[in-house]
This record gives sequence, C-alpha cells and structure tokens, in this order.
Amino acid sequence: MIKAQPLQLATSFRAQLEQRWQRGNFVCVGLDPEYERLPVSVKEGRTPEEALYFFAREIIDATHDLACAYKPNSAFYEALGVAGMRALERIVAYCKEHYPEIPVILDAKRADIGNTNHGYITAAFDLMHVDAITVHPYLGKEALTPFLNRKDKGVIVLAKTSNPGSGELQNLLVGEAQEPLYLLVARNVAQHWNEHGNCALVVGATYPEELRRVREVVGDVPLLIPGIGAQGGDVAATVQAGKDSRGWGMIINSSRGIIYASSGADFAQAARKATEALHLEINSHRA
Ligand SMILES: O=c1ccn([C@@H]2O[C@H](COP(=O)(O)O)[C@@H](O)[C@H]2O)c(=O)[nH]1
Repeated sequence: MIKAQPLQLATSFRAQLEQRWQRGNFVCVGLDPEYERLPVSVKEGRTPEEALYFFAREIIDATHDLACAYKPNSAFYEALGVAGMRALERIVAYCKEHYPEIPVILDAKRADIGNTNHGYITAAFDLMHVDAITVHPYLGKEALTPFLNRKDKGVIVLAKTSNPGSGELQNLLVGEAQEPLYLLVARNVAQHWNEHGNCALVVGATYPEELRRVREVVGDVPLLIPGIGAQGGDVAATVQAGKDSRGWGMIINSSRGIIYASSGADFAQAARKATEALHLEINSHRA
C-alpha cells in the first residue's frame, strides 16, 4: 500500500504559492475587519483586540482548505491603535502556527529610502513573520533592494491599482516606447527586479485589458489581483486575462465580499460559502 506523503513545507513565498495553485486554490481571503461592521455576536463580551482576533480566526478556520493566501491590510488594524496591531500580530501568528503552508501577505504598500525600509522589513518579516508584503514602486529598484534581497519573502509591487482614479499617473505614457507607466513598472519588475524569483505584481481586476497587457509582458510572474466582489471586477474576464502559461499565477483577492458575507453569528460559514463560490467560479474559467 502506498502511504500518503506528508506535505513538505515550502521554504519560500513562491514555493508556497506553487503548492496552493497545484491544489486549484486561487482565492486570497482579505482580512480587512472594520470594528463597526463586526457582527454583534463577535463584539459582545470581547475587547476590540479579542473581537478582531476571534473574527479573523473563525474565518481562517472556515476557509483554510480553499485559500490560496490570506491578506490582512494593515490599515484596518492600525485604525485601532495598539490593540489593532496586537490583533494583527496574533492573527498572523495563528495562521503560521495552524496553517504554515498558506502564505500570509501583509498589504501595507511600503517603500521608502534605505534605512527606513529596514524598519519596515524588520517589522513585517522578522517580528510579524508574514510571507510577503506589498510595496509601491515609486522610489525605484535601488531603494527597494533590501526588500528584494529577502529571497524567501514575496515582494508584491503595485503596477495597475484597482481604484477608479489609478490612470491619473499609472496610465501616463512614458519612456522611449511611450508605454503606460504601469506597463513599464511591470516590465522592469519582471526583467530587472526579480533576480531572486520573489517578485509579484498588483493589478486590479477592475481593469481586465490592462491585466492582459501586464500578463503579456511578465510571463509567469505571480499577480495579486484585488477588485473582485465589493469593487465589481468580473471573474471570467479576470481569469482569462490573468492566468499564466499553466493556467495558474493568480492570487485573486476578495475582502468585503467574503468577510461580510453575513452580518450574523453565521459569518464564518457564510465566508466559507462565498470563498467556495469564488473558488468554483475561478476554476470554471481556467481551462
Ligand atoms: O489596487 C489595489 C491594491 C490593493 N487593494 C486592497 O485589496 C483589498 C480589497 O478589498 P475589497 O473589500 O475586496 O474591495 C483592500 O485591502 C484594498 O486596500 C485594492 O483594493 N486595490
């Protein structure tokens, strides 16, 4: 009889993603809790720190077999001050302890000059132990080198963001080729910044044509794709435009569409249902 082999724990963000994609998991569950919107049953008898922690933990337990990644956005935790940051640290620690195979992406959109970046890196990678972080490209590769040199960690660079006004700067035609800035960013990341194979790019699901153009120039570089669910991005168009040469390569985020699927005590079951529906829809368009 062949014995099932225990899953070997991946040692880098990219390897973690590959294992999740191999299972057919492409949904990134966005852990973006607004305290005011938490179900009454979650807030009752709990401090704000405990409420945030409990809410996220229940959602993680309910979705872990379907999730490609978890993505807490730092803003929602910072908004509660020290209590929020403590909750964030505990949520990441919970994921790492119980589901170490699932990558945790800290959406904090960092990047500054050299020594400031060291502070961001220590906080995210060495204290919080997240597997990847989002950064903006504005300061260029030189400034981002301390992030890029963390070979085992993912560095996810904003290219074309999902917001309605993202074209103001990102669509400006630049360089010799007079191509949109977002495409130049994507090209530079894929060709010059990704020396350790640890880069990914953010492209909003609200811009499927731009997503297609990015995929065309970056090959199989992973894409973090927010904008599904509350922002109205189309799943079929996203998958058609965003999949890589293997039909993989996508980390498709939904936050509010999953975590607020129910405002009642059944929020975790509802989050699972919403995750499963998105998981099935993504996979139905991958072939
Ligand atoms: O271009 C971007 C970059 C990041 N985000 C973040 O993703 C989630 C989206 O949340 P939803 O509730 O699913 O709309 C949130 O953390 C954003 O800050 C993005 O939306 N677009």
